[in-house]
Amino acid sequence: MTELLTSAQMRAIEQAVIASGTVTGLELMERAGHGVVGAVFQEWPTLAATSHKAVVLCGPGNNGGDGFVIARLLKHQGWDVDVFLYGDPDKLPPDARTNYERWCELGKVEALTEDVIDSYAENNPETALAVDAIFGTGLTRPFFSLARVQSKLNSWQAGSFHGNRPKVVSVDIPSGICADSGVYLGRTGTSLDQCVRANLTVSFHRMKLGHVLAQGPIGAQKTVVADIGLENWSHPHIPPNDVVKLKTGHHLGLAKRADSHKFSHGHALVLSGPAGQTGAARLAARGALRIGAGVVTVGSPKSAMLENAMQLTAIMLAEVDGPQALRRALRDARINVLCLGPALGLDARAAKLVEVALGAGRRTVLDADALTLLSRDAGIFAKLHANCVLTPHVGEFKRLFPDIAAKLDAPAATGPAYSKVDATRDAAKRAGCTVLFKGPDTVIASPEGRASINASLYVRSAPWLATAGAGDVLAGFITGLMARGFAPHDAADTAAYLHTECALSFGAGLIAEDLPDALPKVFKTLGL
Ligand SMILES: NC(=O)C1=CN([C@@H]2O[C@H](COP(=O)(O)OP(=O)(O)OC[C@H]3O[C@@H](n4cnc5c(N)ncnc54)[C@H](O)[C@@H]3O)[C@@H](O)[C@H]2O)[C@@H](O)CC1
Ligand SMILES: Nc1ncnc2c1ncn2[C@@H]1O[C@H](COP(=O)(O)OP(=O)(O)O)[C@@H](O)[C@H]1O
Ligand SMILES: [K+]
Repeated sequence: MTELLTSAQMRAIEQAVIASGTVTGLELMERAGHGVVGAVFQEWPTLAATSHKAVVLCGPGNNGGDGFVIARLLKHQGWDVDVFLYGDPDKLPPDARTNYERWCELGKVEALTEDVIDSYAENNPETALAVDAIFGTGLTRPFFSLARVQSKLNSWQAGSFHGNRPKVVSVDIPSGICADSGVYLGRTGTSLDQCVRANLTVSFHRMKLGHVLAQGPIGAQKTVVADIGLENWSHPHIPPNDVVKLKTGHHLGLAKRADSHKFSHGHALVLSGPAGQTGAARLAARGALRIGAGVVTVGSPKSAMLENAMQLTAIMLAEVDGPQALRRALRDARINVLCLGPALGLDARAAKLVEVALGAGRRTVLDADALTLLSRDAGIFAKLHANCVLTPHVGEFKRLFPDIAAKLDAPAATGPAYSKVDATRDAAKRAGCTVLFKGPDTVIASPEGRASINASLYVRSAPWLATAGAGDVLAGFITGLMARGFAPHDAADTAAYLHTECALSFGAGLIAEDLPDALPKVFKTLGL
């Protein structure tokens, strides 16, 4: 796990460290500038080998201040550097102003206006590096006056000016992206093309939420984090649940004890749909078994018993034709987890099964059709309890929480914009259980506010997961981990992490059936 910070949290940490007298704001800015230059040279060693030409675009706050440091450091290395500033130098905050003045001893500063890039790109085809230091974590509203600068910078990078393609590095976050939500703060109806699209983004101390949510990763392309010496920070003023965690492969707690037996790892019951709709439940069941549940049973309607029997071996099969049969099955106290939804159906029988399952109070994963049933019946929704996990994709989320989804979809006029983390937290609070909101930026939240993200982004980009049945397997992974004793939130975020790892391990050509069977290799790489 690593932390993802909001702008306010980052500011609070910075201010606490400055107030402690350990370091000054000016020193932090200097380290930030060094961090960016170091990251650029590491990314493009040819730029480190000899001096080149750079243009640095500075904004009116401390992000611009970082830009002046970068300009100075490059100049000291023999680079030819041009600097533009958006705004009035007299209004720069103190540290940025100091670095502006330091730069002024080395070179001039021109005004950054809408049309600068056109003429600059025409006249300076040898430019190797463009530094976007216009706005960072302080962006609070859409900026219209520079919209053309951003889109022109993107065209330049794409080779529209005589084929010259400077590398674009964004300082902290691409200008235009809200650091708390990843939402592009643009004019209503404007496209993401107008946010700066960097080749490399260099953030400081920790990634911000905006680097992994919404459009943030599209603008950032690749994000690295520069250490600016805040490592031993303490933040007693930030409640732990307020800090969003990014799931990583460390300490997943997946090892099994040598002295355990199959029932030490739980018994999961996955309910199947009727004949002709049974594959999804089997995918979930296989996921649950592979991830380590001791016993997995598919509960099948009478009509589908033969169909299921023909395709199940290690997974057991029991007839669960309706609510009465489910009540009977649940007399077996060893069944510690239920999974309902994958192709369950939307009829009265399915609705009754969901109701009975929730009434049992056991750990329960609700996916697919079960989510649609919950959205149709407030009475069933009210039966959700803290041992449940809901796993909606965006369409299911809209059906379940239409007002929250509308708030998330509304064009953002001010920052910090309402984020997918805010939306998932609100949904979890309303449902009274853990919610896993799917996507490349999968957010997991629980009613008390705890939130984590599994990012299938950057080097973990896994677009082959967008395949039918992948969600059923994820539901099975969560089910299996809960059978093993993982608490709902831990099961959901660990499952989401492993789901992406399986997709990455298998690679292109992935279909849902491949996901459970990729687990052994993933476990091996995790040292199990
Ligand atoms: N917090 C930290 O620990 C550190 C921050 N540093 C840098 O400081 C940055 C944050 O600095 P600031 O808080 O000054 O914020 P920014 O530099 O991101 O921008 C804030 C300025 O832009 C103005 N502004 C915001 N939206 C605007 C709009 N739509 N149109 C016109 N003006 C707009 C604000 O009024 C303010 O003057 C970080 O992104 C990072 O680059 C670094 O120097 C290192 C340490
Ligand atoms: N572009 C993408 N990159 C990474 N993961 C994705 C992408 N698209 C979908 N996924 C993941 O794939 C799974 C698809 O689930 P879902 O939409 O429920 O599919 P199904 O219902 O067909 O099983 C989810 O875990 C989701 O987060
Ligand atoms: K920036």
